Amino acid sequence: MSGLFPRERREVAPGAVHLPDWLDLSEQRGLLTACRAWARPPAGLRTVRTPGGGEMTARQFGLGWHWTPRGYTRTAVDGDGAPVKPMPKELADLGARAVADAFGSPPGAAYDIALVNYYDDRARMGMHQDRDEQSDEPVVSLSLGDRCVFRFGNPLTRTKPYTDVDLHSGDLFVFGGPARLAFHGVPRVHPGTAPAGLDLRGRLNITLRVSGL
Ligand SMILES: O=C(O)CCC(=O)C(=O)O
Ligand SMILES: [Fe+2]
Repeated sequence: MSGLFPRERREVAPGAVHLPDWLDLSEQRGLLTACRAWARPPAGLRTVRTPGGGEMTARQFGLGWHWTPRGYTRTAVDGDGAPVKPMPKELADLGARAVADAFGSPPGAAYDIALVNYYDDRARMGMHQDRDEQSDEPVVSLSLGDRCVFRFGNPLTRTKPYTDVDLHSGDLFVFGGPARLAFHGVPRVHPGTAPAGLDLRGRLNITLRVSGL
């Protein structure tokens, strides 16, 4: 599983930092168990329909706020209509700790959104910007389970230049400052590559954000 060399912290673009193995296995297991509970109804994991009539292949749920392609709401307007579950304090704290570790100083506001994406073997996420928040605090991204290719681009176009980063279970990726509105996506998940000690088929991604709402 481990390569010959440790994977090292890397600034992928100004304001975008990859911190490999940020969560140890027991933290990953704790988060996975919590995600399984949060993903249950009401306002649980659902398939997101896009305005063009398609469906996103990664399935999703929110905590704190519910996201749809039309913006944030407090209820699962495109799901069962139930109120979204509150933002757990442990995730708000994790967001603040991630920013402090990535940039050396804590964020200026509290993390109040968690969007959790579940990718099966065929799921992908196209290049997009995270721009429905009214705050420029960094986006914090945590990965659990299967490895993936995370494509991190630039704020101007959804095409090159971009950098493909291998995200493993436990990795942290934070993007803020000049990278806050960079296009990014997940072109590929590598099935069956989750750590043996984590009981997960597929990949979970947790992004923590400040709504400014
Ligand atoms: O799954 C990922 O690593 C990225 C998720 C993402 O970009 C998003 O939820 O906006
Ligand atoms: Fe995103």
